[in-house]
Amino acid sequence: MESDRPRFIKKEDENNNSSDSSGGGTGATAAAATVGAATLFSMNEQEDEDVRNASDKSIPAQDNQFMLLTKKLIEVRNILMSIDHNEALRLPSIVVIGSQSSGKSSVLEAIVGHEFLPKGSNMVTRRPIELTLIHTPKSKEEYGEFPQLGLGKIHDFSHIQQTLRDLNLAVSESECVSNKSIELRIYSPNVPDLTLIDLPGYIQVTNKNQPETLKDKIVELCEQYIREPNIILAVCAADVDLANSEALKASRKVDPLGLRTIGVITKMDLVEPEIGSAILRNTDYPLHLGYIGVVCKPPTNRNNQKNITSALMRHEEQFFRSNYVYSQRGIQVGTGTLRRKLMEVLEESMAKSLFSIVGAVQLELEEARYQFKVQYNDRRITAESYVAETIDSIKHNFKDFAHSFGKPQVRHEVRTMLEQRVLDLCAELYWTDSKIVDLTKASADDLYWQYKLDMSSAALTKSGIGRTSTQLVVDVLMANMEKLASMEPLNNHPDTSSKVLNFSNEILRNKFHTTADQVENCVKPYKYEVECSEQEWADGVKRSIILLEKELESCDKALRHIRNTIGKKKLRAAIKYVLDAEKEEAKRVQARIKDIGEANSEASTHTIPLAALISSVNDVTEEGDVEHTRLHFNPKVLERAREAIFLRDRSMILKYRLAALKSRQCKSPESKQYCPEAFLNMVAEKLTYTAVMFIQVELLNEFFFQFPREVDNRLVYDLDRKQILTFAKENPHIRKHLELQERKRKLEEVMEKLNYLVRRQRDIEGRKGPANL
Ligand SMILES: Nc1nc2c(ncn2[C@@H]2O[C@H](COP(=O)(O)OP(=O)(O)OP(=O)(O)O)[C@@H](O)[C@H]2O)c(=O)[nH]1
Repeated sequence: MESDRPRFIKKEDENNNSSDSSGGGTGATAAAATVGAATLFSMNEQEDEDVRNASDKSIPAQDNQFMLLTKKLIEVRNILMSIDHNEALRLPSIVVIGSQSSGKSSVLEAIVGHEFLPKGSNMVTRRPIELTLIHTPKSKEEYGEFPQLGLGKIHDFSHIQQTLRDLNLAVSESECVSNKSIELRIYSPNVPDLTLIDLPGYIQVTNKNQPETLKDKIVELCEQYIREPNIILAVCAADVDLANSEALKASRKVDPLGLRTIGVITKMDLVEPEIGSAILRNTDYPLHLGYIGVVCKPPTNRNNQKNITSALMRHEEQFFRSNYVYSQRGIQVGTGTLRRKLMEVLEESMAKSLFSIVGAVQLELEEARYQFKVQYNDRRITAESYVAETIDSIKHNFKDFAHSFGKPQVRHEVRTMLEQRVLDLCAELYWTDSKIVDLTKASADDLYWQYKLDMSSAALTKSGIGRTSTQLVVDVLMANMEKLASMEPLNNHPDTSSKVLNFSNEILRNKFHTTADQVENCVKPYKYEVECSEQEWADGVKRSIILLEKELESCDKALRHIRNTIGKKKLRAAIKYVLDAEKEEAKRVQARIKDIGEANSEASTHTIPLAALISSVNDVTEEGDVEHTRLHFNPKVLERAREAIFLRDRSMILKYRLAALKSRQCKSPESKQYCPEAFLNMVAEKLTYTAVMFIQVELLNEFFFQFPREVDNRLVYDLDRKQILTFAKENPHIRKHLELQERKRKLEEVMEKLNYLVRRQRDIEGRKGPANL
């Protein structure tokens, strides 16, 4: 194997060893990794596959020795990123900074082996991209994931590129940069475990569409990220004077000795070897971690789906091999060297951060445990159990309602509606009839009253009882469902609440027509004849007396209210005024009709149309009214006075009718035409009985049966885990509970991983100790 490796790689190994000593690398273990990693990056298409297979074995074998810390801490970092955390919980990342077009994207893509970053002149990197590379030695799959978006695995890197472009361009051109980062994870057997942050490139001048402040905004954003413990990857193009490098200027401010800055010189192919090698000698602007020269121009004849590393590295290798100066001691070149360097530096940095992160996580965990105890008494819940409880509670509330809304309640609703109809019919056909006082004295075969009774009975039976009574019950049911939907637990779930209302409505709508038709068919005989037993009649009389007494009571109450608001004296005067005005009015109308009649007969050739006649009469009336009103009373008082007159009259007639209903005349059904109120009441009772019977069977029972089944079918049946969680989190109390519980669980998981790493690190140091002695 050793002899098969190209000369260039051998030289790199040497270079690497030398840089290890100067850069403070991890010695023998780093050298072991160097062999694995360097081999990995020196390949043609066939070798690519071979080496990948080899790496499958070699990299896990190194896990116990090298890079395990980075790998495990990257896992920790990913968990911490998924919970709200403070600065103290930050683990080191490699932050890539550099001027626009310095070659940042090309370097990152060379490390990943795929083109996946958005390109273009239109400043396409507007948000930090937090890139986590996860080495997966046991798998051949290469894919990306955007954990914030939940899009799942994306195997097509051009799709990743497009998604990144869309996310970046979502930041408007006027805003230009945003500090809201995009998280991207790439899983591949060909990438090392690294965390990298790509930032917008520094700019020299803003164009006309960009805000004046853009330059400062980018500087500020980069400053946020290049703080400790992060490692700075300062990217500079070889063909631009280092003195002008914005990246080096920025890094020097926060890391003057270059202890955590790696200089990456791109585009080495664009400068003469002497110039290039001079930059890499690290003398003019020295960095403790030194400079690495790379050529990352992506090959033109690549296939998008294939890993570009091998082609890129072959090209790069040829270039550096062709110039002997790049083989000199102390000069670091090549993407492979860069990858190794990043792995080593990150591992070291992770090791340095380990103990501080343990302390920070411990504090955070203690706080989460304390809060969980205090707020929830350590009670654990799951989204699933919450959904189950909620559904039970909806069904339970519904059952309570179903128990409280049975036949008696439906009967009450329908009867109240029909009794109101009876009252309206009596008022319309009897109580406003001036002959009503003669009713008790009329002969039994008086056609006038017989006809009235038939008419009112027909009006009651033919008024679409099926539809109205069914609709009435549907309305009452829906009103109750709305109440149910607005109370606990549905008040926390607006979508589910409207779903419940929708399917309740749907069940009732589906049953509406059959119920209404059944009721209508069954009340049909009453449209022609209503038979009545002595008992039914007696009940009808009793109920009508109660009904009229209630009506009388509400009339008296309304009258009392008017009297109290206006004052007894004033009301009496206003009533007198209204009655006098009405009398006057009647007289004036009579006189005017007479005048017009006379004028009409005189001018027989000229006919006045009836409409004109009425309008001229009205004109007189209105003028007169207005005049009087203005003189004496406020129109509102007059209005109340008219109401009081109506109530007084109605009250009188009700008393009169009550006396009739209580008299001997109304004792038997034979004298029904003398007691229309009792007769209509008896008919209403028969209609109620029939309607309720069918409404209960066809509508109510069906609704009570179907509703709980629909709750299962429509609310729970095909909920996936994500929907269950979303549902549970709609309830703010449950969301808080679940979030704290999740936070505690994740911190415990992190703590467990960290404890293992601490033990391991102590072991390593313990083993090193005696040897060092
Ligand atoms: N010749 C040569 N060209 C390179 C090299 N690396 C990058 N380029 C080219 O330089 C240009 C800019 O490279 P990018 O990688 O997009 O630079 P960037 O810093 O990410 O640019 P912005 O995202 O716009 O800030 C592209 O046309 C690359 O093809 C290299 O090593 N040699």
